[in-house]
Amino acid sequence: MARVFSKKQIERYASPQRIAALGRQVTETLNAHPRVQWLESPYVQLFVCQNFISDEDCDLLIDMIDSDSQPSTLYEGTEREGYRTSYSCNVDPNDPDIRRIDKTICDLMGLPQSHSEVLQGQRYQVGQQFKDHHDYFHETEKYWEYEGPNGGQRTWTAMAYLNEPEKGGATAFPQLQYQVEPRRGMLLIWNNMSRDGKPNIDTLHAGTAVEQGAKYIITKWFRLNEWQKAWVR
Ligand SMILES: O=C(O)CCC(=O)C(=O)O
Ligand SMILES: [Fe+2]
Repeated sequence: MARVFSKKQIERYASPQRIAALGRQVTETLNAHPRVQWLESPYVQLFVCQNFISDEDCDLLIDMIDSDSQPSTLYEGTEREGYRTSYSCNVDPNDPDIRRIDKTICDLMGLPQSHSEVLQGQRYQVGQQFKDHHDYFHETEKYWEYEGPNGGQRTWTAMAYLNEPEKGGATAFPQLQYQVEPRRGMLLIWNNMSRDGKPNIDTLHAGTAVEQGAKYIITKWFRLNEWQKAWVR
């Protein structure tokens, strides 16, 4: 059973008012961007930007992922056999290329790098997948004890496809009956929160199993508050 936070702490770590305001701010920024398309869904705020990562950067990131990946993990207390079978790596946040690529994502969304987690790389080989999950934190789980004070709720997700698997590997949103096919260089962005600033259960999604070839992505999660762990300025 997770520790119970005081009202004041809850207000700081997952304030619906601040999350809702952040949602409006990012939506406005993305809507104003000529290259960002809004994927119209009444249930989830979902956006794409084609050719966001250059071919050169896709190759560079794929090499980094190949050289540094470990089996992906899930939060303590939420592990389930076969649930997330990809390989992940936390790319080096001090690498100048990573800093540059990371910053372009933050700039596109109009969010400060300090309020985001370090980019994560992932590789899925044939049969590997990341089953249905939410990116936001479930505040009843044990991990919320340290994730709450360490940046607060995960608000927005930005994910880029670095290649195209020959078969399979789409990102599926079962509640929307919608899936996104990987396209090299494409950035997919969504708000994990509802317009009222509370977790949006309709953001349930999965990295479906790769059937042929491999799939490489980078994922970046934004937080309500400053993420205290990492950014070396
Ligand atoms: O692989 C995908 O398409 C989804 C990945 C994902 O959901 C995540 O990294 O949180
Ligand atoms: Fe996810």
